Amino acid sequence: MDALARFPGSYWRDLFDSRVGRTTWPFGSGVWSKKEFVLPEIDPDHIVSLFEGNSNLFWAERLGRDHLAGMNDLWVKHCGISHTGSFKDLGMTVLVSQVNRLRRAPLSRPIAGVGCASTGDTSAALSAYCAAAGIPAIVFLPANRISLEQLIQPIANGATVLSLDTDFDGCMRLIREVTAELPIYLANSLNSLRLEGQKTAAIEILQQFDWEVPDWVIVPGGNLGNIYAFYKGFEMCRVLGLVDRVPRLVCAQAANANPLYRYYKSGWTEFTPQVAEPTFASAIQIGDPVSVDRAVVALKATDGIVEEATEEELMNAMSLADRTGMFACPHTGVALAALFKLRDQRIIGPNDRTVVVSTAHGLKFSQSKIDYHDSKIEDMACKYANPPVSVKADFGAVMDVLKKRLKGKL
Ligand SMILES: Cc1ncc(COP(=O)(O)O)c(C=O)c1O
Ligand SMILES: N[C@@H](CCOP(=O)(O)O)C(=O)O
Repeated sequence: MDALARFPGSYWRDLFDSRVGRTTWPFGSGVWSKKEFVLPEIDPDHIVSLFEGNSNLFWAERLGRDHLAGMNDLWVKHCGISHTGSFKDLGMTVLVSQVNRLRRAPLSRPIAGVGCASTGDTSAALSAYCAAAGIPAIVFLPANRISLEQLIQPIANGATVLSLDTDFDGCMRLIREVTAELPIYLANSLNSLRLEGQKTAAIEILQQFDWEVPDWVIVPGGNLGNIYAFYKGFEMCRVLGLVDRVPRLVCAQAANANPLYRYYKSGWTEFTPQVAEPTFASAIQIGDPVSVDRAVVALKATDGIVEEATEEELMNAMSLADRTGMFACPHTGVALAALFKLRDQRIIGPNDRTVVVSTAHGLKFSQSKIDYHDSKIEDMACKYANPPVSVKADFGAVMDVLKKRLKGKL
């Protein structure tokens, strides 16, 4: 930070702005365009990048105006529209680049491979970046708890995939034991290299707003590295003079996997790990998050809030967002449901500039949407279900359906 502070904030803003949209290696990546803030000393030849980052900041105009009592400054940061379909690419490019550097001459460290425990997205990102670099990847997955789309990603990328009869927290315990014994480098967000990459999403948001600071940023939380990464990105920009304040952060959890929410509600007096229950937001079914202490730092420093969402709330929020042109994942649904609650309580005002972080691509979680639109979910009204209509291939039958649907509009 001392070395970076030798230059004024305006220098960094201009430098980062000058790199947007370029293909000059490695600055075309949203992460490596901030190389000096991320991993300054790495040689560009050692970087393993798939030109991650630079994700769309989407003005959710209709969702805000029509469904959130006239909110006029609501944005969704689409971190899931990325190479492997989640924000994990942002951190994985940094971690795998550093491993690549360590394995190559002159350092030539005997790292046999890189391993992680995963609820599906970390494993997909790790496998893709390792495959691009020719480094073995080993992933520990909780059997039958991740989506098919997520499962096929490391399989296709040639990783060693262990499907374990336990939950994510069990996989996490095992990978920590294994990496303590074998020369396998741990790729979960315990490793701060991951967070260095993930924090660039926060810097990118500031940049996309021409270095104006939003009032609120809402992030779905599981293992809790990402909420801290956002704080770190914003805080670094404040300390180095790129901006003059940081936004208030909201961490949103599924009610079925809410250890941070409970901790927050206890006034930060008692943290109790839990056995997380199944949730449609399966990538955040985590009961013993490794970065809980970091999350508390982030939330306390930003006057932050923790909210939770039931299964019905998160699925309805996701489906309503889809009705306004998105194709959100259930984790984004958790963040959106938190926004609905904070807006109802008037904690977030109609003119507050608010960013909801969308963490994965909806196509990774299509089964949850199929179940919802089939109204197949027990104890859920699925109020925005929109099932296809089966019609005989006959002009009259088709006309009857359309007239009924468009009644009063024809
Ligand atoms: C899609 C998705 N959203 C949100 C999260 C939560 O991020 P974190 O574990 O950093 O809290 C994860 C992973 O846990 C994820 O895969
Ligand atoms: N959602 C994550 C859980 C592990 O989180 P990490 O950030 O610590 O790797 C996943 O996709 O595996």
